[in-house]
Amino acid sequence: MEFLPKKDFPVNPKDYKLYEEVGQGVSATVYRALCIPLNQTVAIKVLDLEKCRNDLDAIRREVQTMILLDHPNLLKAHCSFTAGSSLWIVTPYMASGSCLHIMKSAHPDGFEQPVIATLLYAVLKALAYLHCHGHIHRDVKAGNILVDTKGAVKLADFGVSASLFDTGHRQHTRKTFVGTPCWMAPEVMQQLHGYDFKADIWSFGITALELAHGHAPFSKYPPMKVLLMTLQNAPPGLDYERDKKFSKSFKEIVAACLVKDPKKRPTAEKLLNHRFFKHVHSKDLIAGSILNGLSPLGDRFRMLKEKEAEFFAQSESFYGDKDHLSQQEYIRGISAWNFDLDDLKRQAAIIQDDDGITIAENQDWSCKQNGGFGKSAGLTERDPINVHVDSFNCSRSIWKDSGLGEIEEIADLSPSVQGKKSSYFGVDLERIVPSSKTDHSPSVSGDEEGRQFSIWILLTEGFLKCSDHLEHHQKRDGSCSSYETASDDQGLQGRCSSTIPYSSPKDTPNDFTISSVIGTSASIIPALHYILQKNAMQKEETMRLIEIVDQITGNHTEITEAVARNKHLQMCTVSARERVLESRVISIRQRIDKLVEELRIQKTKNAELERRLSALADKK
Ligand SMILES: Nc1ncnc2c1ncn2[C@@H]1O[C@H](COP(=O)(O)OP(=O)(O)OP(=O)(O)O)[C@@H](O)[C@H]1O
Repeated sequence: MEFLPKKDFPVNPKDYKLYEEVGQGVSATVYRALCIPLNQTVAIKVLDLEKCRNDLDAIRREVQTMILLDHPNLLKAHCSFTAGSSLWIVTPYMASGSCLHIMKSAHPDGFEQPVIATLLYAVLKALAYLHCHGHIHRDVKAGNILVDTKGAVKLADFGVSASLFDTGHRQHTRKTFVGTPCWMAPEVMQQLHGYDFKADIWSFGITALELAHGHAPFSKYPPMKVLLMTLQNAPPGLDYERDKKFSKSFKEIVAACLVKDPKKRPTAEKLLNHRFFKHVHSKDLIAGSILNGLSPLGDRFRMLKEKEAEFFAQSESFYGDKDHLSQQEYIRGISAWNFDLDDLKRQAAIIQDDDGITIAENQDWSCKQNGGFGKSAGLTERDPINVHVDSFNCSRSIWKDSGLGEIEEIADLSPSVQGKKSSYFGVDLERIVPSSKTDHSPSVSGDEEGRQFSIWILLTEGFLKCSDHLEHHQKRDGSCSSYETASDDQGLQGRCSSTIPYSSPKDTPNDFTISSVIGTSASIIPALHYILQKNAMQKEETMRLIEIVDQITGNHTEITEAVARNKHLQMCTVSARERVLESRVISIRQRIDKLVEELRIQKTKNAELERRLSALADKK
């Protein structure tokens, strides 16, 4: 895993001398170091590959990206190489550390606006560059904005942690997803349709608030609460009263970024032209203000670590053993906090809805604002998304039948592919028009472990609920075919058929495949006949079984009464049929009798005629 450096940075650990620790992530520790042959101070991020053992290729790709991307506001990697079971990534040393560390050490209530504007402008330029090269940072936050002693600003950690831990130990189950909750965009939490670079714009807005207040909104709440608040509440923002010291343009830009609908957030490129950045200062402002009087990074880091250790020791009894590690990571602002949905469900069960969300940041002020981005920024778009804790019960998709032919997807928490449309087992659900006029039960539901679902498919003249027993073509690989939907955008003309992975037999009452054709009603008549037939047979069988059980147990239950009633009905039906047949038999008999009589008369006539003929012959 070695990448040749542009300059002559050696790729041998022996050529570096590690000094003190200056930062820590979940799987990485960052050291100040000396590159001996070049006599240059560098930072070395040491990643424990055993902790992120799953996808070395992804790490390799990300490091390569880190080396190839080249922008003054992005922390570039000089080179990388393995040392034992660790990966070393050599980067420029940013001696003042991260904005988070600077705030924690000397600016607990955040920075002044000119400093914030200067920092944010640098971050935005880095984001515009990343986005234009097809990258999403996914972890924009003050902890990843690094500053050197001259006030130069660089965005760090782009992509590496996200991809490392997407496949690494922190995402070890399907019910886990990663990210830093306070900075995470709602669409990343929901994972309905995947997410794109606009997720970075949300995180950028949260980072702006973090730099303004010294902490991210909701940071004092546990992760579960942060998720719920982000999804349910109006987006956070700067408050008119509390944030008087900040300009209108600052409030505007934050509001523009923190719009729940990602499509309505401006691009990084567009944000660069916002009037908030009209008076951006040079890096000297940073050097001459926030960096003044700061002790060396290593010392600050050590002190912060000690403080944190003290705090965690005190809080251990409060959080308990199991939650302790996650809570530590969370409080330290480390990325990729592990969201275990089972834990979340448990937490959700005890969280009251009204437990004191008093944050002024939640207030919707945007409608009072004008100028800046105007309509295109969607400043009045503040409707909270009503996603409930129940959504977590289902790790993929939960659907609700809103009646009248509409199904709304509520939440999908599965790890999803970026940019993908909502789909279920490879079937594009958006192409199905599900509905039921008589049944308002959930029409489509899913569960990773045991998927039971039924799909209502719109047919030409009504709705057919396709359930089990329709053409079952289970394949050897456990998938079933075929599900046909009208498709005009899948690169195929006309119909397109997709394969649905077979559901877990332990949860499905019957083997089943959904096979339906959206087309003429004639094409479903055989299927309807089949269902009818099968239904009648099952009914008979069930009644027979109930009778047997009834005989064995001697019980006379309501069911058996119903069976008896049913039997009586059946007998009535039978005798009615018999009567019809009987009458037919009688009428046939009568007709036979009549014919027999006619035959007898004819025979008599015939005999008479024969007798006369023979008499005549005798006379001759
Ligand atoms: N080049 C550098 N110069 C100085 N300090 C650095 C440098 N790189 C990282 N750090 C410090 O180390 C900390 C952790 O580094 P980094 O964010 O790269 O690790 P990580 O494991 O990805 O962490 P996280 O989980 O928070 O994203 C940073 O917050 C920063 O304070």
